[in-house]
Amino acid sequence: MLAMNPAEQCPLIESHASVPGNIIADYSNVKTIPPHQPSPSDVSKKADDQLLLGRWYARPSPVTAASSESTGARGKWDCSDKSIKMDFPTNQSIGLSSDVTYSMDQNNEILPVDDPHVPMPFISCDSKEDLSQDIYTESQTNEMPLLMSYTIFNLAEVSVTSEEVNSNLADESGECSSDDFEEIFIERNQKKSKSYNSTLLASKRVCVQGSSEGPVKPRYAAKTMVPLFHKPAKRKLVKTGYLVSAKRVKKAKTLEKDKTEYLLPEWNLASCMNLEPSDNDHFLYCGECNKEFEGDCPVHGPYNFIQDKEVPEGDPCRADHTLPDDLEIKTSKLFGAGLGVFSKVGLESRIMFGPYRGDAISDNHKSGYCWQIFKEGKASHCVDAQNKATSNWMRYVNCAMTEADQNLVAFQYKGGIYYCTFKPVSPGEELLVYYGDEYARELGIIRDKNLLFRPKYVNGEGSDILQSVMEQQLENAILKNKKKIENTDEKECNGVVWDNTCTNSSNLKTHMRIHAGERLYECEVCHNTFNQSSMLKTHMRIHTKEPYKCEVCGYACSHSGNLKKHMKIHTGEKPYKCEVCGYACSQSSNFKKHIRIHTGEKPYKCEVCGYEFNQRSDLKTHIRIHTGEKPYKCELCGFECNDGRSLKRHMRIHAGETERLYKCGVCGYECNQSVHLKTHMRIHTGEKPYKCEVCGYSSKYSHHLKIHMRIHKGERNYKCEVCGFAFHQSNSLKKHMRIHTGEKPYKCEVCGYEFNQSDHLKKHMRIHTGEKPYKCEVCGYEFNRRDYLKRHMRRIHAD
Ligand SMILES: C[S@@+](CC[C@H](N)C(=O)[O-])C[C@H]1O[C@@H](n2cnc3c(N)ncnc32)[C@H](O)[C@@H]1O
Repeated sequence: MLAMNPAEQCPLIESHASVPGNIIADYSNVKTIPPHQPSPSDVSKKADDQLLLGRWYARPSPVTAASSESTGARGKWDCSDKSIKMDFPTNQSIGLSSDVTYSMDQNNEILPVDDPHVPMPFISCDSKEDLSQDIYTESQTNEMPLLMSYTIFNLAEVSVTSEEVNSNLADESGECSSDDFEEIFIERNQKKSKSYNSTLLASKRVCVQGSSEGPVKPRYAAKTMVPLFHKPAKRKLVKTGYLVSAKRVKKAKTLEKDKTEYLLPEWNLASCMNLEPSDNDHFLYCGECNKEFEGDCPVHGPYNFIQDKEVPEGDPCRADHTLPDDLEIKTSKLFGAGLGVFSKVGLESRIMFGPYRGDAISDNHKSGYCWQIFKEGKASHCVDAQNKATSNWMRYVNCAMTEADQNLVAFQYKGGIYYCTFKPVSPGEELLVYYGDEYARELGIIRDKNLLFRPKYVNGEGSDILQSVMEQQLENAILKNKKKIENTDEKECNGVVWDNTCTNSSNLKTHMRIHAGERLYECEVCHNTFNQSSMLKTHMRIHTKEPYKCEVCGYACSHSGNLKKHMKIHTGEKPYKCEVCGYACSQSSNFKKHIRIHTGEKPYKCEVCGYEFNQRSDLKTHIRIHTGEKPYKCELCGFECNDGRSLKRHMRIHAGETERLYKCGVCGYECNQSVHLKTHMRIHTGEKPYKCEVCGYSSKYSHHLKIHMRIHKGERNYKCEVCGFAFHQSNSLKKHMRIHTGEKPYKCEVCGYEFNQSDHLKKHMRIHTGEKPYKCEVCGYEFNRRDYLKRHMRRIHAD
């Protein structure tokens, strides 16, 4: 699966071949992972490691190779009917004699592997057929704009890119309708092709609309006690004690040459990552409350959504290149897990990533990268991120050893899988999500009694460490066998793997349970088992939900870090200070958002009209302009709007005149917000603070300038479906449509003349009022229309 087939290699990699294998190279802000090009000794070491892995961690689980490459990845196996043997010495780097191998029986006893009476775990080398033919690739994944509705479902044609979190997002209208736009409106046909872009894209989108109703169950990974994908095969117990499948031998041989960037163990080919099926995934799951909400969590507020990096279409290394800046992909700390994702910086709780991208497939092909998607409580399809060209960086996130160890919680939202931090993540920490019991069992994380133990972490990547890890485990296991742990006064277990120093025999006893794979502490709620009571205790927080309570206001949460953060509200502590404007706040996430005001950074872009925002919530509200969604309704007068703030402001109207606190001293205009009065005053002062640096156009309003800038960018995202004419703004399109519909809603009350635009009526009224606001500064002649003045200037005064 992770074999690096030359065709798949990223072009960037070759030009930076000097960058060492696993190190993230910075290619102008794009993190990429150069291919691992193992040296012969490297390969040998890895193979040695792999052999040991096979010996000590192979499990009686359905181990099938995902693809021929993957078999090749482990490709130094020479499987034969007689034995599994390596192409290179196994005893050099590892320090174990290759002919003295050990296994553990179901009671964790160490016995020589070649003892025919020992029930051995097996390594199956069976290659699955070419998976790629089963996988339906949607090449447009990257193009798919937001707001897609999954209608569907010919799974074969659907790429799961439901960015519906985004698409349900929120604000800032960017609309205007003033005279300022006369000129804008006139401009046409320029860069027309560009302006059609988004429209064309939109029509290409696959609609994936979640439509189910009702709350969903908590999104913990599902507990399935029985591995579903055990695949019995014709197996033989070979000389060394391994069970192998004869029919795999051929494929393994043919693929020997394939190089792989990482040697993932055979358990790579596991079940789907699997959540608790949900009836309705329109609710947003809050990992801190362990509850779901329609919209943002009322206690913890919105998620901080980190978008994938944009990647040009057709990038074969799309998955790597979508990695956000603060994360990196490198060798996992988890034993044998290959690559993983690490945070370079401290991450707060409530950071949301997603959706998990990949190809929609109708069935789990056991690629090791599949998430099961549910629809109305039933398994619907899988998102398979095996293909790096169609997936995103989330494919690299490994499985936490226990549910309690995860720092990301996975949940399904509107047809997509999202990962969210639900507790702070330290710089350098690996991001881990729990894949579900079924998968965890296949990975050997949840151990059945007859499985061998496996270490939790390896403090490094080299095989030297691996060697000592292995030796250490071997020693420990022998120790367990030979000595009675109750009586032992052994104090230390080297710490390479377990980092555990035992100071008394009871600690050692507890510690030894880890090696023995005993999991004595069972959670009564979810039946997850742990080998230490402290781990169970930590785990229980997931179920007890909110053990940390604020004594001042009663706020409760499940992580001490969040309570600490919360307490700053009461203490007034605002450690984050902006050096530019003096703004101070108590949370770094808010500070980060604030700083964007000064840096001009606008990471949230509307894929429909290109409008950019510095806050996710603003994009969320904005998107509703395109969808027409107005979820906020005034119960008194029926007024509807697309964001909560507007409704709140609107409600002040009903609260009575007293609410209209701000009054214009010039014209008596009243409003309920000082900022509106300030803006209004520009009508009287003529102040136009927003200036276009390209053409000098200036405006009283910032959003007018924003819309104006579309002229320079050539953005005409609003297209008339009747005549193809495209506009910079939706209002212009709305007005234009009246040409086709014949609608003329503006009527002159003096002469009955009707107009399709209010501006036209306004101009017309000057005929009746005699108003002539446009005066020639040369001869004093007055006009009731600006274009008449312009014409006059051209004809009479032009020199
Ligand atoms: C979604 S991929 C994760 C990325 C993968 N590590 C890689 O290098 O591409 C899932 C695969 O990673 C490996 N993996 C993930 N979590 C693991 C763990 N806790 N222990 C061992 N292997 C793990 C398994 O091979 C699994 O099939």
